[in-house]
Amino acid sequence: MTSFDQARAAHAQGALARPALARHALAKINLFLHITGRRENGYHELDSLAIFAPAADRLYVERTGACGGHAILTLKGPFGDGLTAGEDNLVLRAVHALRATVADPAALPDLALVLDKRLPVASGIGGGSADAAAALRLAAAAWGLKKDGLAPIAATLGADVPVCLAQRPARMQGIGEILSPAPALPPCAILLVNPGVAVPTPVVFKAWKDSGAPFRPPARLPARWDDLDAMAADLRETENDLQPPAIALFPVIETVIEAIAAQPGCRIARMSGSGATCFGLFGTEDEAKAAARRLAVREWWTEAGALPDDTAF
Ligand SMILES: C[C@](O)(CO)[C@H](O)COP(=O)(O)OP(=O)(O)OC[C@H]1O[C@@H](n2ccc(N)nc2=O)[C@H](O)[C@@H]1O
Ligand SMILES: Nc1ncnc2c1ncn2[C@@H]1O[C@H](COP(=O)(O)OP(=O)(O)OP(=O)(O)O)[C@@H](O)[C@H]1O
Repeated sequence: MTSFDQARAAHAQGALARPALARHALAKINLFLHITGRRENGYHELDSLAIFAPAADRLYVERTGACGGHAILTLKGPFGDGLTAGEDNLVLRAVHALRATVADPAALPDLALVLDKRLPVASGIGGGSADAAAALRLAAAAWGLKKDGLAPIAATLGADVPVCLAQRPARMQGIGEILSPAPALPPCAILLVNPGVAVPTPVVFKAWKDSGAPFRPPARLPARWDDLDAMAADLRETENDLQPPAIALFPVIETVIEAIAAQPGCRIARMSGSGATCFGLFGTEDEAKAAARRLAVREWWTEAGALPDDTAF
């Protein structure tokens, strides 16, 4: 038997995954984040505009195996060392949560998954949440399950997982689970910079609470922005409420924001989520990429590119 025949036989037995069994987990960026209230369970109510940047982890099925509906995970990529591939990894938690909704899980094929971890961990761009959402989409495809059952599972995995499941620009409210369409975005490019400090989300929310800052009203947004200057002007009327407490804990974040803001063509620079990743918005991909090259010399993690337009989702 030739190796081609062996591969074909293995495919026929389901022992090799089709190459299409892969999903991208895009970085989530909070263009603003207002804390509007607090629930009895300690979670904060938010008003935020989330978009997805052209930087992503990649999750794929390396092979399928005997039936049982179990999954194993292997990590690779520049940030794979910062995580463990055990049961606490959000990828496996998501697959288990999906399996638990299936009437006959023993009939599902086992999945050997690989996570190519390219987004920094605990960095305010929802990498773990995006991985969990990608795992739900990927396992549903591998197991032939409908996608419409995934949203309720996503909400049990973390506040950012619902928006990452949709993976398109969205207004986030409630604790993150109430999603509505974002204003239509103008063509523009984004630069992401992370100075290499891991920032735990609960610590920043707690620091915000301890600071005694008041709740803020929701933002007023138009239905669309025709150009980046209009969008940047409106965003300047908003804040990331988690930015001051994050800077108080990790002053390097302010240095990053100042460095991004000083780049030619930058219209607005701000922190995303609970930090430490900061973003800058630019008119062109060339400007954003030139800024990324200049800032990478500090050994900061940088990514830049055009924002995916609506047709990309
Ligand atoms: C800061 C954001 O990234 C903005 O998109 C999210 O609100 C955080 O999303 P996430 O990391 O998926 O959050 P979770 O894993 O659900 O929660 C982590 C911790 O953050 C705090 N948390 C999170 C979300 C929220 N609306 N209020 C909170 O107070 C809680 O202390 C919680 O224990
Ligand atoms: N696949 C995963 N990728 C990243 N983090 C994971 C993963 N699985 C579990 N975690 C844990 O989740 C925590 C949050 O990591 P993540 O990278 O999602 O943070 P974040 O970017 O700050 O998220 P957010 O913006 O949603 O607050 C970390 O403590 C990490 O150990």
